Amino acid sequence: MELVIEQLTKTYGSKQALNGVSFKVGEGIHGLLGPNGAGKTTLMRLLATLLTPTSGKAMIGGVPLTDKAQIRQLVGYLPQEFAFYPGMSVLEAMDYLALLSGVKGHSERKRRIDDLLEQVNLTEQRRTKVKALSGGMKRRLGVAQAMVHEPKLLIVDEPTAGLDPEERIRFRRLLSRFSEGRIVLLSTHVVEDVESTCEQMTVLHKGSLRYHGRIGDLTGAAAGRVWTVELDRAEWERDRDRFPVLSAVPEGTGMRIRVLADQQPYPGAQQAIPSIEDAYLCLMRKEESFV
Ligand SMILES: Nc1ncnc2c1ncn2[C@@H]1O[C@H](COP(=O)(O)OP(=O)(O)OP(=O)(O)O)[C@@H](O)[C@H]1O
Repeated sequence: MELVIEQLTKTYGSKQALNGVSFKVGEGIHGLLGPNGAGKTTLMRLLATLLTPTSGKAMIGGVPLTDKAQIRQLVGYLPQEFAFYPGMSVLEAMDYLALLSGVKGHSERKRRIDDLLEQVNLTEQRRTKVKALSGGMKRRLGVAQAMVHEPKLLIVDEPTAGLDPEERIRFRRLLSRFSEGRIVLLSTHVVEDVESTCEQMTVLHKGSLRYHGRIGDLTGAAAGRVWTVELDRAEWERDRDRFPVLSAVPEGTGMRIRVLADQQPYPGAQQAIPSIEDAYLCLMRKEESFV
């Protein structure tokens, strides 16, 4: 199972939202990151056949995007804002959505829905009306509906938004289990989601591909550029804009800061092991390709 994207481009009028993006993804969970307006939603909507590319192509398991009927069987999509049928119960909504996704046979639908509701921890709420669910429960129902036709490519947009920490962990486990033999494309602003579930990631910036590869290679490329140092408050106030600041935490009477710099920025500053977040910020500051 492979997702192959070749020179995919999408323009809205004169706005180029995606600009000749090419990459390949194999089975497993793959992170999709990028600042606001990077083109992530456009890419996901293209793959879900909700938009048509201006040029370029993509294939999912060898099936081209132009074969919409077959692609819809292969793809499950959880958009950021998902409008359910508020007056239906959880069971009714799932059954209806499973039917729309082409899951035939009442007993087969029942088996899959019971299993999924158990996995997303909504069995107790199966008779609850969708409008009475909490935000986190709606997200969980959203992912259950995206999985119900057992898609080969599952696209999830900010799936952990609004989930509490325990739900987040549960959710990541669910995605990991589901990704066996499939591709999960996980778009998120939560770097921790990527860190704990993905081996590889793609970063978009202003419609172009900024990074595609292993997370370890990205953090490796930031090695030697992340420094920590303790400054007193006056120094910190004076120097705030001197180096790109990754974090600043009050410590005693001073500030412990983490900055990006090619050379030691202050006497006594120590090199730190870059986190994904550091590496991502480092990448965003580079104008050209990073690694
Ligand atoms: N229907 C549209 N018409 C015109 N411009 C659009 C349309 N949809 C998106 N855009 C523009 O295309 C660019 C990419 O938008 P997109 O929603 O794909 O980004 P994103 O990475 O998903 O951002 P976010 O993280 O904020 O959701 C942005 O500049 C956006 O303003």
